[in-house]
Amino acid sequence: MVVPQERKDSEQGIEDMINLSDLNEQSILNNIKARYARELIYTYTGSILVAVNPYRMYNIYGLDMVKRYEGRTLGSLPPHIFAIASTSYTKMMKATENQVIVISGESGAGKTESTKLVMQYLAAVNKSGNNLITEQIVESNPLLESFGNAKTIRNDNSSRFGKYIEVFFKKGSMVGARTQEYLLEKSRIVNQASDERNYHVFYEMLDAMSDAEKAKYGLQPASKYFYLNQGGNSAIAGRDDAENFRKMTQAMDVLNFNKQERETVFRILSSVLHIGNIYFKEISNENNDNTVELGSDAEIKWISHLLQLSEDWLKQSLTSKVTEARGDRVYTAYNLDQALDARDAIAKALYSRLFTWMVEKINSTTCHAEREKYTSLAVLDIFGFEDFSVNSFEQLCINYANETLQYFFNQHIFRLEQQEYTKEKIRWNHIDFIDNKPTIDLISTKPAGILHLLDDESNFPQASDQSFLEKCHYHHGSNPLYGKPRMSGMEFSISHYAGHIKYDVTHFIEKNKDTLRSHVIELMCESKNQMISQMFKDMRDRLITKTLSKTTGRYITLKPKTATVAASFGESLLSLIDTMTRCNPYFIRCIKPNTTKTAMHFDESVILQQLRYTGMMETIRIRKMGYPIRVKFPHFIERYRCLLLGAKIPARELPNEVCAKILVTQGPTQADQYQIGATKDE
Ligand SMILES: Nc1ncnc2c1ncn2[C@@H]1O[C@H](COP(=O)(O)OP(=O)(O)OP(=O)(O)O)[C@@H](O)[C@H]1O
Repeated sequence: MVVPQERKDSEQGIEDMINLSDLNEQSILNNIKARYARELIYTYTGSILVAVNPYRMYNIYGLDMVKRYEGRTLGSLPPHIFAIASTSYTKMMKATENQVIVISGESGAGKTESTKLVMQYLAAVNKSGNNLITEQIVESNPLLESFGNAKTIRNDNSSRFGKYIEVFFKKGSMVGARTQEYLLEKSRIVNQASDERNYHVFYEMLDAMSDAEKAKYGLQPASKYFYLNQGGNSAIAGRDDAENFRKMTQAMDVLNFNKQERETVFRILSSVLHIGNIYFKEISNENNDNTVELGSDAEIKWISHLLQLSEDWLKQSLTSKVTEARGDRVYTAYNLDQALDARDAIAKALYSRLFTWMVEKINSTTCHAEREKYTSLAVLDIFGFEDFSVNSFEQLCINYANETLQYFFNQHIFRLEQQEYTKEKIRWNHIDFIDNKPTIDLISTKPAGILHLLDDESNFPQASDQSFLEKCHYHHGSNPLYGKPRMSGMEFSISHYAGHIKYDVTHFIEKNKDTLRSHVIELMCESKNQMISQMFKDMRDRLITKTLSKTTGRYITLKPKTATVAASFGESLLSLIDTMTRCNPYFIRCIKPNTTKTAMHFDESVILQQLRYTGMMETIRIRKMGYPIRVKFPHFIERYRCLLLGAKIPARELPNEVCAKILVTQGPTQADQYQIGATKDE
């Protein structure tokens, strides 16, 4: 039975499952709030799990709970993250269909913890028990956390990258896993805001290493490093850096890092710190231009020793730009700002290459090509929608990803609706949902999309943020989803599904390029350390196109098109969506209850905004466009038989016929307001 425009009376109820017929913002909020007050942090809305961060550990994730939820379908037990994990695991086993659990929410909402809980569940129910591969998959987490997480004002253990972890199963046993990383925050390596930290691994290393080890790498306490001391006091209450270092190195052992690889990892980390302490003195040359010279040689010596690089070449890369003109090398001295940028660029490149290498290394241990043919259960842990006081290039990429995931989510919900209508034999041709495809196209890397314009512009030598902005205004000025600033500010705005966001385009071009000058790449490729030189050779190979010259028969190098952040992010996003489209999805929406990390404190306004950002209100909208209220025949008869005004119901009459009789009493004008389905008779 499907009837629109009706309301149930239980709006103040605190059922496990928010009945979709009651859907409006306030009723969802009331229900979540009432449940949270009873320490029930999980709630379903339809098949979506809403998880409100308790900021306090409850004893609800033990082996007893794993057993309780194992093999049980969604809704048969109280809402729990294990119920989602169990349902998708069971479905994968039964239908041999790949699954994906999409976990989203803003920083501090609980995505990382939820991901760990799903992995913990899978490791526990996995048929092969505690084998090596399970251990390796589980151990990859502390390693990635040390290198990819940091303290921010929002979260003491904030993941500064997105990840997609696919776990492969053969007849219910874990046989492998592969992690894909997205958009590691590189600016953090060289700059941290007040009360924030650089990546955990630096502090862990300095806290745990013995004096002798530190001496080997030329290391001092964290407070001595510019890349570590900008945020102030580096300790985090309740976090034991030295202990985490031990966990991390233990993970390295389990994941087969050999001695030399470990050594190189610490050499790179130490070098990054030395790079940050390089300083310059401003000098005037004969033309009265301000140039620089290195303030001290000590850091240079350490870096070239640790990275096994030419000292002279390193000095040159830090103080001057090298260009090739008709076969000659031309050196142009940097001014102070340029030199500092060059220094920071080297540090960012070293760390981010190391991070990528680390993920590849983990994958090479946990994933072998032949395993990928088995069914998989994946978890996507991705940054939620962001709207800060100043939104920059990073927010545009993140919000673009969220917009794309929202589209995926809508499609799925829409498909589920469609299945339900088909099952119930309901005509549904009037259901048409407004999708967010136009917003995706506006931002996208497709021709004339904002990221495409940015890419094009980034390849112009004279490109500026201003010229990029003008192109955006020119192409999209009349698009209702796009906004120009009233004054001639350096910004544009976009109407997202979650709200209207302004983006400040300052530094867009530079952030998008994010490449090293080619002679710095060459410098790193020349390192005597094989692992380091290989990291940068891979980078160089991706940047440079070589072609065979017809006249000389020799390979010539074409001027590379800048490999931009937008282009590679756009590509990986498309491939992610492509993979996910072939999976059956489940959604977990993590909600942060307040902005002060206070345990069990429910701030309504903070939560309401997240309900919008997580796209849940969209689900409601889609539902409301069709027949949102579904009542089972017996319930309907019981409640509305009074409309038959005492008329007898013959015993042989089927429940759907009785319902039809009741509905007819409302007259022909109501006839297009309801339909009678096929199966809602139990
Ligand atoms: N289910 C939970 N039970 C208890 N505490 C939790 C739970 N989920 C999250 N927390 C607490 O909240 C903190 C932040 O959670 P988490 O790191 O998972 O957020 P996040 O959404 O991954 O944030 P970011 O995007 O910054 O990485 C955790 O360190 C933990 O203290």
